[in-house]
Formats: sequence, structure tokens, C-alpha cells
Amino acid sequence: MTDGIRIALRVARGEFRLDVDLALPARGVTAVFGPSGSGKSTLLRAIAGLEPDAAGEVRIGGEVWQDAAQRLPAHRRATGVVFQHTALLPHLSVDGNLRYGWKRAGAPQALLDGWIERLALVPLLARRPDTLSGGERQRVALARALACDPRWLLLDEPLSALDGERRAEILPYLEAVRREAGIPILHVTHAMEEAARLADHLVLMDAGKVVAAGPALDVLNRADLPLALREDAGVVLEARVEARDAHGLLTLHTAAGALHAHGPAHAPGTPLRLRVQARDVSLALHRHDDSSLLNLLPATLLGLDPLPGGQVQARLDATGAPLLARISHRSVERLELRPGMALWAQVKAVALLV
Ligand SMILES: Nc1ncnc2c1ncn2[C@@H]1O[C@H](COP(=O)(O)OP(=O)(O)OP(=O)(O)O)[C@@H](O)[C@H]1O
Repeated sequence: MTDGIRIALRVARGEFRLDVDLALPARGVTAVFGPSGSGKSTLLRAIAGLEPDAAGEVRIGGEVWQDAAQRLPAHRRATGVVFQHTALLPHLSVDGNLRYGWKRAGAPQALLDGWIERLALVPLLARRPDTLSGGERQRVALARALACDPRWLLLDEPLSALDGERRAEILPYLEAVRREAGIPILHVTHAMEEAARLADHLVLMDAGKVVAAGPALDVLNRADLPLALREDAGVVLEARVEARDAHGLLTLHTAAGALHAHGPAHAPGTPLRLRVQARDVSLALHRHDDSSLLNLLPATLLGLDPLPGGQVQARLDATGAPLLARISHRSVERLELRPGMALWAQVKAVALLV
């Protein structure tokens, strides 16, 4: 394989063992998602050459960064790394910080200028790092990494030090990076919304091992993974904006049928991702047009999984799209639900992700 990425790495640290073997596409965003302590950062650091004891193999395209015969040091691996708290040089301006690494990398001026422009840094160039907000600092860190012409961008929880509002502000910039960097991006996160919004490919980790890997929506929508047991379990659907009314209500086309959600002024035709959480879906035997709910989807019940605490998670097929619904045990008995039944899924809330 010369055009993809291969990572086969082992790290032993006290009780903890990282042991992964992955083949990834050398394009788009691969999100590495998993609970705290599952080894996400250790994996990223081992790829970057920052874990001295990591054994195994790292190849990107035709380049070998590590195998049984050789192990390139961190500075010879063409990675751009952005951490949760990226250290900028305090005595230099934003411009000085950007030029520092860029000069050493010998990258073209146009590359530096392009990222300053795209990440809207022109008004900040003369400022010192200690006068920047957390989000502005991360934008500088992204530009600094990308201006050095990396082969692979590695992001270690780049948003987790930011509050919700700042995170929402920086997400469009990450999307611009994803569209325009032309290099693969590894994005470590423990935030479901981030993985669901940004990932093309998803690696799910637990206790140092890969639990699942594949196209993001396939992994996110699998009902047999620990994700389906989380409080915020749900599905992610591809959608396209069909219309927006005078009150800002969007009509969205999805494989499951038309869904409505409030959202910003997206032009008709805009592709979006939606997240429908299981706790926002209820089930009915008949179509109720007398309800305030706008989102009613025909669905077939595939199975019922008991959850701790007396709840049941229903797995549904909504005309080809997956859907999960969290209902009470009593509702299962009252409606006499069994696999194969035709039902109506009532969707209370739909979150727009893009
Ligand atoms: N510097 C260190 N020294 C000793 N143990 C460490 C060190 N850093 C991490 N660990 C341990 O290694 C394991 C993996 O940690 P790692 O930071 O890779 O997980 P993570 O999935 O990135 O977690 P988080 O989401 O909390 O950042 C954990 O058991 C952690 O306690």
C-alpha cells in the first residue's frame, strides 16, 4: 500500500498498553474518539515521534517514518501538531510566532500568507500571545502548523480548552482547514459533536485498543458499539437543505424522509449532517397529525435492546436510514412492540452539525 496510511504501534507505560494496527485513507479527517485514558493522545504522540518507546510502523503514502529498520526522530516527521494548549512564544508577536517555524521549514511565502488569510489572522499579526483569546491562540497554532507545509496535520483535542461559544466560532475554521489543506488530518477528541461534525473516517478507541474503525457515519451509527449505550447515543444522517421558511425553519431531505429543524440561513442544496439523539425519538403505532411534532418518519422496528435503568433502546430502519429511539419498558409492553412492526418515529429535536 503506497497511497494510504499505515499505523501499527505499541507503547507500554506502567499498566497501560497501547496496541493499534490501522490502515487509514491519506485524505480527509480521521477522528480518534474514545473515553479519557483510552490512549488517543498517546497514539497521536507516537505518530509524531514524541513517544520514545513506541515500537512498530508508521507509513504515509510512500514515506516510511518508522519500521523495524528505522525510526525517524520527531523533527524529521513532516507533521503539523496542534495541542489543547499550544505553547506560542510569549516574547514574539503573532507574526513573529508564525514566521519562526515557517522560516526554518523553508516553506513558500504564499503558503504562510494563504493560511493567515484563511484563518483571519491579519488583524492579530501585531498582537502578543498573552493578549489573545483561547480561540484566537488555536487559530494561530493552526496557521503556524500549516504554514510549515506538513504532510499530516495532527490535532490533539484542539477545542477542549474552549467554552461552547468559542468552540462554535472555531469550528468553521477547522472546516476550512479540512477543505483546503489538501493533507490528511488526525483529530483526537472525546467530544461526540466534534467527531460527528468533522470526521470523514472514525477510529473508536478503548483501553489502548481500536474498538472500531471505518467511514465516520458507519461507525457512529453502529448499534453494537459502546457509543450506543452513552447517554447521548443517536445517529448521524446526511441531509440536504430543501427550503427555509420566513421563520427560519429548514426543510431537510434525508434518506429517512423530510425533517425540519431551525437553523441559520443555509441555501437550498447545502449538504449538512444532522444528529438525532435516541432520547429525542418516540414511537407510535399510528400517524398522529394532531401532535405539535413536525417530524414524523415511517420506520420498521429492527430490535429492542434493554438498557440499565429500565429503559429500552429501539433500533429502527427509517426507509433505509438507521434511527434509535429510547423508550420505557412500559411503552414496549403497552404498544406490544416486536421486531418487524411498522411504526411512526416522532422526532422531537434535530441538531444541525454543519
Ligand atoms: N506522562 C504520563 N506518564 C504516565 N502515564 C501517563 C502519561 N500520560 C498518559 N498516561 C497514561 O496513559 C494512558 C493513556 O493516556 P492518553 O493521554 O493517551 O489517553 P487519552 O485517551 O488521550 O485521554 P484524554 O482524553 O483524557 O486525554 C492513561 O492510562 C494515562 O493515565
